[in-house]
Amino acid sequence: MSTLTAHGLRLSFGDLLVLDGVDLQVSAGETLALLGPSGCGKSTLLRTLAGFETPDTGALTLDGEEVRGPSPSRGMVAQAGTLFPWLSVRDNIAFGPRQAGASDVRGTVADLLAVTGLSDFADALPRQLSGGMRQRAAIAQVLANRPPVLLLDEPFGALDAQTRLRMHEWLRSLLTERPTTTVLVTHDVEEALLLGDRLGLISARPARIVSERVLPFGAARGRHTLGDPAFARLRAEVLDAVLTA
Ligand SMILES: Nc1ncnc2c1ncn2[C@@H]1O[C@H](COP(=O)(O)OP(=O)(O)OP(=O)(O)O)[C@@H](O)[C@H]1O
Repeated sequence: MSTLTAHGLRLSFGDLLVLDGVDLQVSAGETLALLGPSGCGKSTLLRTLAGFETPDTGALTLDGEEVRGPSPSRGMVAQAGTLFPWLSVRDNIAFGPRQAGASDVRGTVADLLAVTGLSDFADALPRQLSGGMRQRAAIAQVLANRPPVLLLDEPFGALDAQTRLRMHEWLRSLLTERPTTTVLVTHDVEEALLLGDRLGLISARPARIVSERVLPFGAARGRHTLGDPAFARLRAEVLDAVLTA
């Protein structure tokens, strides 16, 4: 587990300013949910945290050490998942550790198949899985590298509402079992409130973090939290803030 800090990240694509001085800090084991309107620069911010984009100015540190460029220390799950279509679930999960030179990956793979509920589908190809299973496999593939930081870019955006809620509960219990410093970007208010320990609101492009708050719903949050009047109040308040951002 590590602390990830970004200071003054600014990034343009040509004349288009996308990140306008983003500051954030995610403590060890904490999940920071970043919520922002479509097109505000969420994916660009996450890709910058992953090292796939180089900011024009600003710095990124992991436990106080400056980091540049992509590295297994910051595992990213993209919107559409990142599974190799020609590899089985087992080989997709084993891919990273094998690349890193691990000789025996069976224990790691068996463990991740179990925690993601995919043991019976170890030999299936990604196209033989449901959407939710594919995203669980994509998360397992990244976790196999034991990244101190997990970066999630709307990982459940393509799923139907019920599956998404199941996946939220699954991810919460996974992160409780294996605390990992996590940044999740989403435009889904419910997802941000259920998954985040802390919530950051991103402005319309160019992206800045305009407010932050600690979320009060406790470690055991899940579908029962949706009926909590405090949840409904905060959802309405946050939705209003996003719509007027
Ligand atoms: N590689 C690129 N080259 C040029 N422009 C880009 C590039 N990547 C993103 N952009 C632009 O940057 C802006 C922010 O895009 P980004 O994908 O980060 O937004 P987003 O908040 O993740 O959007 P959504 O919620 O719709 O996925 C958009 O205007 C997009 O066109």
